[in-house]
Amino acid sequence: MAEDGRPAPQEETPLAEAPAVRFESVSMRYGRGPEVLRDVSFDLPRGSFQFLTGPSGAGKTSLLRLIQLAERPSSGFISLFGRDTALMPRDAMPDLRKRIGVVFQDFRLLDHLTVFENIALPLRVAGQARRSYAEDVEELLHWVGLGDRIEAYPPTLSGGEQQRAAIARAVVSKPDLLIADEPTGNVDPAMARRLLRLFVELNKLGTTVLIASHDIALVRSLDVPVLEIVDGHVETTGGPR
Ligand SMILES: Nc1ncnc2c1ncn2[C@@H]1O[C@H](COP(=O)(O)OP(=O)(O)OP(=O)(O)O)[C@@H](O)[C@H]1O
Repeated sequence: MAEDGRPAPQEETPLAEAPAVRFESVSMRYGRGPEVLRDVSFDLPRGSFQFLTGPSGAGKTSLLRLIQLAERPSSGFISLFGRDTALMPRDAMPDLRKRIGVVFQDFRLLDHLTVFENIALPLRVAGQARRSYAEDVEELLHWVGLGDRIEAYPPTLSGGEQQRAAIARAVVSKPDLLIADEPTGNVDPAMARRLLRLFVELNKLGTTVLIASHDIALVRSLDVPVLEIVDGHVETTGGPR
């Protein structure tokens, strides 16, 4: 144990081998409210695929917001790719965020851009030329069933279509880490399985994946570890033995 109370092994883990995400005794509350998460510790090893479950209000979105650096823990330590987020300078955060693809529960598509432009945005921001990604973006849009909505604007899409566009945007740049908040909440079971296959394929390419879902059938369809939030604590179950 180091002087600041942090377990010593983290300091000894070389950056390249460090887990994509490490929570150490993390607690979190909103303002002066009750603790939503209490003494939560877990690792997402690089290249792993895990689900995050728990009933409505359990704290799934809150945990994902901590990983996105959108919230700070009230105590404990969070490291991303071996870097302690509390010690990280503010100007290092945008680069770190770029390594994380996020599927938000409320989609967050830009209404004034077409579906194609929304999905291509992370690539455009990364400085890629349109001709280098146009075909890939179209193929991805066909895969998520939006082949006929490429030039549509988000407000004209159904909830399920917006969700699929949000998923395409999160995976298009093959991020190091993908976190998805109820990514199949608005689609039918066949499309949910298809989207899950997309996440599995991305994971095979090396992306670490964490999917929050309370769809038990979906969670059980893969033999991967499940982080379950029970009463503010996180318990890990399942996965290959
Ligand atoms: N911005 C906020 N301010 C205050 N309390 C919040 C805020 N966001 C969430 N909470 C509270 O934190 C708790 C956990 O909410 P959270 O959204 O993380 O749960 P969840 O498991 O994602 O739920 P759901 O499955 O319904 O999306 C809830 O009691 C919720 O009311």
